[in-house]
Amino acid sequence: MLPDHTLSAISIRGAVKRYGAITAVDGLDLEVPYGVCLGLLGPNGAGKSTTMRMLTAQSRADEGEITVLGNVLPKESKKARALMGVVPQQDNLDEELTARQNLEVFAHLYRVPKGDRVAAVDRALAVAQLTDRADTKADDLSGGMRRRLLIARGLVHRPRLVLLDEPTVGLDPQVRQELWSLVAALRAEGVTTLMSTHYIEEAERLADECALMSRGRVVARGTPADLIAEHAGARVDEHHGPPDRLAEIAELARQAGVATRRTGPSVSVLAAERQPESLRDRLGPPSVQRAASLEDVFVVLTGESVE
Ligand SMILES: Nc1ncnc2c1ncn2[C@@H]1O[C@H](COP(=O)(O)OP(=O)(O)OP(=O)(O)O)[C@@H](O)[C@H]1O
Repeated sequence: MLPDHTLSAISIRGAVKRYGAITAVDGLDLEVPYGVCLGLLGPNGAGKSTTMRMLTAQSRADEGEITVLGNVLPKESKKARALMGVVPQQDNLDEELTARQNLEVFAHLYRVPKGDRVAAVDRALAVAQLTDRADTKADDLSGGMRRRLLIARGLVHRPRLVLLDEPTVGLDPQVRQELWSLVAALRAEGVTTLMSTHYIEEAERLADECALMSRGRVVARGTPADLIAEHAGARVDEHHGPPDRLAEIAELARQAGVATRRTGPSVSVLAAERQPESLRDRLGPPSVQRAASLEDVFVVLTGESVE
């Protein structure tokens, strides 16, 4: 059956991308409905950037079907690219140009009508809170300002769909907060957003829904609350103890079919409210009880630790 273009801004069916012996994307299915901010969450190497590159047609899928804003890739990639805003992971601003000039170049590339360009650039500067730095060369802007300018550049033509590839990777907490407000504003405007990230908190705060990616495919999808309820339950019991005891706890839980994860010097029993009475008795009282989190889901489903 063909994807329903009227419902999804992005539709990926059975996408595969190989690099020699490495299969970076391995049968990926992903639908992004209009108006949704979807967080594509996954550990390093899960295939998030490759997915982004396929969507921008910088990379061509070996198999599968990809449709962006009703345009079938790769055939209609030019049309698709003109309609979406792309914010790359790598800062590729033109350092010799001012903030305003960087935006003007893209307003031109994105074919914003000549008479509308000044207003479009002013608006993008305002969104990125860079109006008073409009005439500063990109080279002289701080790291946070450059990031905001990169985002503004992807928004200059008011796209209906924005792709953000790891928007805050490597940034300090304050700058990250500033960018989060920018993404939250996009979401409030109803712009469809696909944001890849390996920061759990970023996905949890900004995304309406998260797709958890591991080894080239989506292993779970839902709102953060639903993902937590389904895969980590309501409560987590943390048991502290010497290494031997921790190994024993993990093994007892495994035998009882209960998921656990290592949390530093402790073992966490997920969905602790659902553990059988017999296991509870054998484990004894936990050192700490806490609410389950998206981080628990991430670790359990991807087998990776988090930063
Ligand atoms: N151009 C390439 N040539 C060879 N292998 C590649 C290429 N691009 C990606 N890969 C491999 O494909 C896999 C997925 O990489 P990808 O960059 O898509 O993951 P990611 O989820 O974006 O991770 P990160 O957060 O580290 O960017 C990795 O094993 C990576 O080494």
